[in-house]
Amino acid sequence: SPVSFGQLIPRQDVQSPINTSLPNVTIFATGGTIASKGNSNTQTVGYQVGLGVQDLVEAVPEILNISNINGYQISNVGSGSINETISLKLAHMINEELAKPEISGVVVTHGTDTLEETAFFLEATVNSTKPVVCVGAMRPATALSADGPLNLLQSVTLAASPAGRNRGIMITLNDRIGSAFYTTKNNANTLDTFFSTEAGQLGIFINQVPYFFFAPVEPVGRVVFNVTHVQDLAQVDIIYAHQDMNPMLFNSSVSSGAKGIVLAGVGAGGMSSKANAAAEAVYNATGMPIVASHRSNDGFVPASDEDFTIASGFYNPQKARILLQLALTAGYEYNEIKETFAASYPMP
Ligand SMILES: NC(=O)C[C@H](N)C(=O)O
Repeated sequence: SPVSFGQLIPRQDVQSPINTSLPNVTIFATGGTIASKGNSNTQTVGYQVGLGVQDLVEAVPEILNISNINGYQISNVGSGSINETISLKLAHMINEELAKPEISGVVVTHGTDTLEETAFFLEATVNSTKPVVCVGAMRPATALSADGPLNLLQSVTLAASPAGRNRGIMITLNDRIGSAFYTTKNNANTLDTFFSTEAGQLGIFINQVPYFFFAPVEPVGRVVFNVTHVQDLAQVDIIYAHQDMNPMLFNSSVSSGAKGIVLAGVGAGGMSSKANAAAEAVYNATGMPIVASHRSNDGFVPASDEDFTIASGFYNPQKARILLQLALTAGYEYNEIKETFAASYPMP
């Protein structure tokens, strides 16, 4: 049964007697489909979150042949309900955990809907060369051919593996190893929903062994913020562009406390001329950063000298929002924010 949130589940409780010849991996569980139960083995929508970290580990006893496991239950929610309190707690606890010499790596179990946001948040706040692997599932634990158990086994394998070092935060699902910087959920329902943008996958699991296509690499422009003493983040809203969009959304966002705005723009960061005029008026009145990203699944928004917006470059709206929150919280000035975004696409 789930323990209270943030509580350590000691090794003996997850039936993992310490085997000193094995590496040590810590699992931080947050909820999601990987921790969900349906009413029957054919139910793959409308199921409920309800399994704790202990249940997840007990479902895959083979994990304990690979690694000693400690577990922390951080939350137990669908990932649409993950918030900055949870992601800051994860960042704080993961930094502390990875600083312990005996820990090889960590796994975060998470719903897939917003997994890329938490993974990117960790990419920008965890300072360690050790592997951090974020994993989810598309079918609940009770379903026929549930994908969670093998995904979990692979994620622990990777977190325990020296091959997983110096690769930033990784996302594993459906045999693939992706970089948190570039991986995005692409389909609301299918097992192969996570794939990386043009930047490509990092590697693949073959017979549960992680194989990397590249030597350790860092995404260009990666910034790591120190959030040790941060308890809350600056409010940044995302405004979704579409035909006939409401230009007043920019003003509403400001009056509800936003310190920055990300536009999920049409094409490469666009919006209607009326919305553009309203956004520019907000920028002129407040000086707040408005970052133009794209509503298309993949793409790039180039910088323009004439524009009042900051180009998101390769960051999609949800990742641009996290980067902007962190930059604002760290007290970055407008130009530093602009440079932080531009650092991901250095001009030749
Ligand atoms: N596949 C999933 O994990 C979806 C689930 N709704 C979530 O918590 O994000």
